[in-house]
Amino acid sequence: MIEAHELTKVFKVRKMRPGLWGAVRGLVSADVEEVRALDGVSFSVPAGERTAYLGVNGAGKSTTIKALAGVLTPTSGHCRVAGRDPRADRYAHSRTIGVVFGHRTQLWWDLPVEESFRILARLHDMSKEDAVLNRKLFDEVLDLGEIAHRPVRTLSLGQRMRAEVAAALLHNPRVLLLDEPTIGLDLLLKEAVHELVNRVVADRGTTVLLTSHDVADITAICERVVVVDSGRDVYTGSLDDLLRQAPTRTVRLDYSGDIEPEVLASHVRQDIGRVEVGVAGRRRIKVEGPPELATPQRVLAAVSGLVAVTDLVAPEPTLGEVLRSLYVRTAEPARGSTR
Ligand SMILES: Nc1ncnc2c1ncn2[C@@H]1O[C@H](COP(=O)(O)OP(=O)(O)OP(=O)(O)O)[C@@H](O)[C@H]1O
Repeated sequence: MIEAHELTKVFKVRKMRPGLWGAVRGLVSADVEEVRALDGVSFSVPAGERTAYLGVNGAGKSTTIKALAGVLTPTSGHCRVAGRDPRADRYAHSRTIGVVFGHRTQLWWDLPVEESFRILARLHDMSKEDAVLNRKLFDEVLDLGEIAHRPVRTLSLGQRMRAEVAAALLHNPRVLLLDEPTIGLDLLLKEAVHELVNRVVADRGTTVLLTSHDVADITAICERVVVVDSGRDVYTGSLDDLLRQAPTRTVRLDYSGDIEPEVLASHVRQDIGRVEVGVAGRRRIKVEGPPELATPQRVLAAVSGLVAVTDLVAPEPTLGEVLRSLYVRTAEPARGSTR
């Protein structure tokens, strides 16, 4: 449903020098630098799937979403949404997609929210019944009633984002492009957006591509993940597989007995090898290392006969931890090696 093939985007930015003289020189000299926002990114999202498009700040996420939305022309490569080049037939494309750009509004700044919805429904040739049905659903989940009559410019960020999400979903788009859709929302409203998107997606089989720095958005909505770094795709797979890729695991062990935790830690370190073992309490040690070594079984075997184990915990790595390590790895000099 969504395809990006070797997309590149190079922005040309005029270099500005400081001060008035610098500004004048900037006007006449052609001192231009190139910013490679996308550097051959490729990925696809099958119909009905919900994919998170992730990466550090400046990785190229918004640029990709803009290319898919048809508001930006790639320098090379191509993308297709529902089999269509986003730039080829803008009108048909706009009816296929719903877009939320968290950092900018898609609504009419001076018009009441209600009026924006009415215009959008007309632009998309919606039947009156469908428009009313959707408005009822959005009112119910996002509580739009209190803001419906207010001009967009008077809304708080959170209120505006509620209206933006509703506007993007109003015409039952087949593809939903969400760029930071919960920015500025409190916890309850974030959950409301998750609920709305999930309800709509389940009912209509909508394909979703989401960028967010909020782990809760990703885990609540998405099943697959594409990670980009410096404009290139460095990981594509299911969310579950990504979680299994955690480079380290932790096992925490509580025990009773006379042995001091420093002594036990040193013994476990020697026994297992290639793991970090630290003291985490009066009678508690923490073992951290590669998933095949830092296992409850290995730790139990290492302390067997020395102490009585009173508790043992091996927490699953969180998505935040896995992403952090992936971002750190891709930021290292051998960039793109996980591609
Ligand atoms: N219009 C533009 N002109 C020049 N450079 C741009 C433009 N838009 C984006 N860039 C640059 O392209 C790169 C990718 O930007 P993009 O906004 O796609 O990143 P992002 O992954 O969405 O980041 P963030 O998480 O901070 O929103 C950045 O280096 C950015 O400065």
